[in-house]
Amino acid sequence: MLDELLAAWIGHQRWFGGKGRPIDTLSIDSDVTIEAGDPGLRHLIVSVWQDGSRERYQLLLGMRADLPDTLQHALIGQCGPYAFENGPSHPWWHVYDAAHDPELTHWILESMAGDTEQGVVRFEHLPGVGIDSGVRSMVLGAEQSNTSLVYGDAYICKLFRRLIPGVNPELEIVTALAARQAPHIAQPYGWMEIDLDGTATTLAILQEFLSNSTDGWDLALTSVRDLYNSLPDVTAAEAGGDFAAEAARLGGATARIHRELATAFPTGTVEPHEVKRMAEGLRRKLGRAAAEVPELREHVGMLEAAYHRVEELTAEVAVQRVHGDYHLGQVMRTTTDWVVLDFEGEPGQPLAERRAMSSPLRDVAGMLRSFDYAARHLLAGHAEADKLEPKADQWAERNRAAFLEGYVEGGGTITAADAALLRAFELSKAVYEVIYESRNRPSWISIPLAAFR
Ligand SMILES: Nc1ncnc2c1ncn2[C@@H]1O[C@H](COP(=O)(O)OP(=O)(O)O)[C@@H](O)[C@H]1O
Ligand SMILES: O=P(O)(O)O[C@H]1O[C@H](CO)[C@@H](O[C@H]2O[C@H](CO)[C@@H](O)[C@H](O)[C@H]2O)[C@H](O)[C@H]1O
Repeated sequence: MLDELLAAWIGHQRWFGGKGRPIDTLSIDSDVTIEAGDPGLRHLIVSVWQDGSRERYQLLLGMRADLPDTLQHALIGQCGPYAFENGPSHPWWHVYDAAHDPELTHWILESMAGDTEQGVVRFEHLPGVGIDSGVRSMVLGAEQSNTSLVYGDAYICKLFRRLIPGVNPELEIVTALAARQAPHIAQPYGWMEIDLDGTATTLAILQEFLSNSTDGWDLALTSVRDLYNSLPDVTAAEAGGDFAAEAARLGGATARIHRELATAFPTGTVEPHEVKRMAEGLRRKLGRAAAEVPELREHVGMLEAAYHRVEELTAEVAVQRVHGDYHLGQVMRTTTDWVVLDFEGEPGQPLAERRAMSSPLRDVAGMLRSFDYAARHLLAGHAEADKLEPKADQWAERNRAAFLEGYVEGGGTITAADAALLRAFELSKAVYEVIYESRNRPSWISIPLAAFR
């Protein structure tokens, strides 16, 4: 049975949110044939039930009577008999993850180019944009919470795997910023959507692929490695691969993005008496996190104290749409400048929270944490970790300061009164990261935990 095959496979996928917990049942909510052939392409929405709660996922299934060696790694299993309506029928089919089959993924481009409706799935493109469906795709290696298909060096199509009813904030934000011709974004071209619970829900976004570019995480690590490999008395400023000028430029780009978001979407202020509620929100998250991850418990007192300082603030806090999950892996250095990706907010948070106005300092805090991550992640398991730790601290300090300077020079606002808020946001981000790492990369958990020291 297809549902049983999928239930056995889905739990092992990188993008599956419920890893480590048994799946009670998997049911197929919709099953649309996009291409009736051999190979054939089906689009499925499935509901996965775990501990009484339900999550929905999007799957693209390829169907072939014979599976070539090049697609064996994508095999889900064999099922049959199955007959496509007006298409081939075989007693046995190989069912596999069609994201890996360029003979099938071109249907996504073709359907977007034609603004086609396939059953309940709608494909759209932005007015005035031409889509060339002749380019072959491959799955991007860095598959994380979603699956990205790169078509030649022209497009990247991000398939959202876990679905939350509503327009994805990434699509909402990049289309609004592109309409303003804002810099520092990847141009959007098209999208896929479906109605879930009566709400139009984004399934995928097609964007410009930034070829000849590197993400900020890789660039930062090159710089950190360079410093680690330098002579003991060489400082972060003196090392050949110094990153500070790039960190400052990134700060400037961040300020510009915040300005564009404040112009394209509503803005507001949180009055001092309401700031208490912000602190309560941080506390609630801490409570949930400490219940899940025991290593956090010894830091709760210090964290509570930092959140309490936010409650004592007497100035109002400016709020607007923000990125929401800002880190070095979300920014790409092209040949000309930094481009910001993935305005989706923190995966796992409710959509309303991800779309809510917040202080732009949350993004600043996210990137500051990322400099800490880059400085420390090579230390885990390193034979000379103790000797290198001062260098890691120095690298983080230098690049955090450069980023903040660039942000302020670029027009971003950080006042002395913001210090308590920025610190609370940074600590709260580290709490989120402790959970993220304990669920996804347990060997990395020491990185965010180090922030509390
Ligand atoms: N428009 C793009 N051009 C080039 N590479 C991209 C683009 N969008 C994403 N990437 C690459 O994909 C990686 C993951 O993208 P991201 O949008 O952050 O997905 P996820 O939400 O799954 O982490 C990025 O770090 C980057 O390397
Ligand atoms: O990129 P995503 O939207 O999937 O974000 C999630 O995964 C990120 C890891 O890939 C995680 O980021 C954390 O690790 C990064 C290094 O890999 C580091 O640069 C970030 O500062 C750190 O938060 C992110 O938190 C999570 O939401």
